[in-house]
Amino acid sequence: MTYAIQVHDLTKKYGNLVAVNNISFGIMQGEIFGLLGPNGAGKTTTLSMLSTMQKPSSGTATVQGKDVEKNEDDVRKAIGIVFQDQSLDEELTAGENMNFHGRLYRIPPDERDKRIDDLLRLVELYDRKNDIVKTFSGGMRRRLEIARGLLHHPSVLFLDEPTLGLDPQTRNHLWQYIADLSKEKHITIILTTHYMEEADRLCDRIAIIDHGSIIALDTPQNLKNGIGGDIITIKTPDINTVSGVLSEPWIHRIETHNDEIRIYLRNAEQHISDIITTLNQENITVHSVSIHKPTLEDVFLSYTGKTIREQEIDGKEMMRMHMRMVRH
Ligand SMILES: Nc1ncnc2c1ncn2[C@@H]1O[C@H](COP(=O)(O)OP(=O)(O)OP(=O)(O)O)[C@@H](O)[C@H]1O
Repeated sequence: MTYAIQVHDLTKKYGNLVAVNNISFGIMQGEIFGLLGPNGAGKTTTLSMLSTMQKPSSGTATVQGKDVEKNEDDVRKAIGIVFQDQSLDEELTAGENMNFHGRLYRIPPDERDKRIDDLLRLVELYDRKNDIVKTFSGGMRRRLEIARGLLHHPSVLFLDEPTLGLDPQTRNHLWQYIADLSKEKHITIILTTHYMEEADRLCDRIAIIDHGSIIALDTPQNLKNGIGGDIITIKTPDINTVSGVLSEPWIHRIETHNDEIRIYLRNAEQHISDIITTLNQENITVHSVSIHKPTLEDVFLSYTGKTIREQEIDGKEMMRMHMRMVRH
């Protein structure tokens, strides 16, 4: 297996703000690799450095063996980019948007026309080739951007929040395209997302990123296995007493989060009645109990003590405070 991307101690600072903090990882050829984290975690900044759009403050990165600072042109030829900001020309047709991009990359006209038709078929937009983009839905635009990003036959595709703002059905549809693409074209895909389900469904491996640092990196399954089994969540007013009375060896660990107790254990279904019995014997009031298999949200919570949503709200509050300080 060879690496498509290698990153060593990569850091990006904006003034005093460390947006990306000393991250290192490798992505294998053909992998779908996800950077998962809340808004403001540093995902877009990482992609921007890997795609040569921003210079790292320190550290190194290579794409297909080419250094992102020393061999910018080679890196740019090797990659396709679909970033968050929509960059299609609304007044042009789908075909014209593709054609314009093909000319930028100096793809000869015959070859260009063939590739455009093939890619529009791939993303099921061939019958809309001559329609102007203004008439397209959000999902169609995103598919067109992906097709355009593939026109110069990149070996690595960068997708920044590919399904942001799309409805769940369109999002699901797009996941299928991305998965098929990776299989059919054998390209390496690096995507950012803050949708847990997206990362789980699509990615071979995931780096969970928070406050600019990678806090966990593995396959979705290993990440979920690593947190200690199933999760029993109990709502109780006696939150501080519960961990003292539950000491059975099959309990992996107990955490509290907001007004809930979270018990991590294997085979939760077998043990839930024992737990309830113990709590009843100790006169602990139980308002509700639920069991679930671990998700990536649980992985994030277990590493950071917060859900992704809570982390985002905190980030926004910090930004508001920062703006207030700047204004005064
Ligand atoms: N050009 C810039 N100048 C100053 N600060 C920046 C700049 N770009 C990003 N940041 C800050 O760097 C941090 C990381 O931002 P980044 O956009 O990489 O996060 P993200 O995980 O991609 O989140 P989002 O999905 O919201 O873009 C944030 O605190 C952001 O405000």
